[in-house]
Amino acid sequence: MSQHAVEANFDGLVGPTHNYAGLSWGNVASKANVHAVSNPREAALQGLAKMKRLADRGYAQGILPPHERPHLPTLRRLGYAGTDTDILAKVAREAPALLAAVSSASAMWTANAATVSPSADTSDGRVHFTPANLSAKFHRAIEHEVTGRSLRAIFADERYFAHHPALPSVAHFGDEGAANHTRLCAGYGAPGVELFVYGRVAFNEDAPAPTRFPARQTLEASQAIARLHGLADAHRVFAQQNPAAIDAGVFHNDVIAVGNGNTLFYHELAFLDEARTLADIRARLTGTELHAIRVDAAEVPIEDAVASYLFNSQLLEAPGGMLLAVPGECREVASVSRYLDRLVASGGPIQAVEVFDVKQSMKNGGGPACLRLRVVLTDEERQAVNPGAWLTDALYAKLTAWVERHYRDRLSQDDLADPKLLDEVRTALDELTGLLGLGSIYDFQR
Ligand SMILES: NCCC[C@H](NC(=O)CCC(=O)O)C(=O)O
Repeated sequence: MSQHAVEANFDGLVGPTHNYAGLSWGNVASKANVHAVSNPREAALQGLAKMKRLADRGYAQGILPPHERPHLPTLRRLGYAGTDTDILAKVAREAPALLAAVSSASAMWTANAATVSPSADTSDGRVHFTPANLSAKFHRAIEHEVTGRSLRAIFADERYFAHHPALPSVAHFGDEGAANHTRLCAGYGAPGVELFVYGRVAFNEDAPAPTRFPARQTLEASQAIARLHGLADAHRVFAQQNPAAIDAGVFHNDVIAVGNGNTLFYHELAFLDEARTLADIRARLTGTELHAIRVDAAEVPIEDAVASYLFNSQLLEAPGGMLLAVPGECREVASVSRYLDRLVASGGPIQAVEVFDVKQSMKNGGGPACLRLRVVLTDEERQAVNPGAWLTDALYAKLTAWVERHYRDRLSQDDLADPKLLDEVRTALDELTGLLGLGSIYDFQR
């Protein structure tokens, strides 16, 4: 028996400290734009415009809030003491890299917020959430606690929603959430196959692994999530990401593959064992046939896939076929632009391509797909979601005005030490939790 369900997208609202600090070794864009001056206001408005366009098309669109940054509680835990102003001045002087890390607006990339398993797949029939520990990068490893609070505030009803704490925050259980997790199914309410893609095997030093850049996700982490979420073998597949792709800058699987419904769109270098990955999915997928759309390196070289973020698109179910929501950069890379024209003309499941401008986020290595967390919800579960988190026309208007009121239009690394910035952030976020009906989720509110 399958119930009617939809795929909702919960986008991260870009925070007021969005900046380019070059924090992510292995993420080409983050390193390329180190110390560029950012525009947090534009970043947030670009994100909101994407959400609005999709909401207007009838997609269920939700919001996850930004985090409090700079995060003074982390600095205090690391031994800095005194007033907030004293601490900011001292860290800026002694350890500017640490100040940048605790100031990142990286919680905006909600594909890394958590792994979510829909109720049709789990043993207890509830939707399961596990915030990602993001242990590979210090600036991201401090996200999961507040992410967990936000998720609990939005998906509060325990009859429908189950929340787990993040996995142990060590390299062995490095977990990057939904960016390495794809669900394939005949229909959203039907049982699906959850594809977990990992970069290395922590407890086997002989297993293949990248040599240049870090593999952020381990097999052991993916297996733990599948256990916690109560996914039987029929609902899960584990596949290793091609180490060569990671070494080419593909730090998450969602930089080289995207799937939805019965369609998997991926680059030939995505998986270490492509044939086995597809066979494992096909053996479990029921009620439909898998459409595997493979992009060859001869058509789109992996460097072009990374530069354009072709695969970091949102693949969305649309009337009469699927829609690929791509970042603007896809039209700036010739091989990719030509490929997209051929794709739409091919008569396959992807019928339309639409361009979204998320350049501020792209310069840190986050495309349309990074900016959203997918949550499949039955009609009943959807009713149980905290209504404040849905992007309505009224909320869109309030949030754009809120951004325009509180956000700066330029932020350099030096600005991060400005005590006024911290005040601005807290004032804005305090107002935001009211707008979204979230209660007190931030440390400064507790
Ligand atoms: N899913 C997209 C994540 C992008 C993110 N970038 C960053 O954190 C860069 C931040 C900076 O360099 O300022 C990351 O690499 O995890």
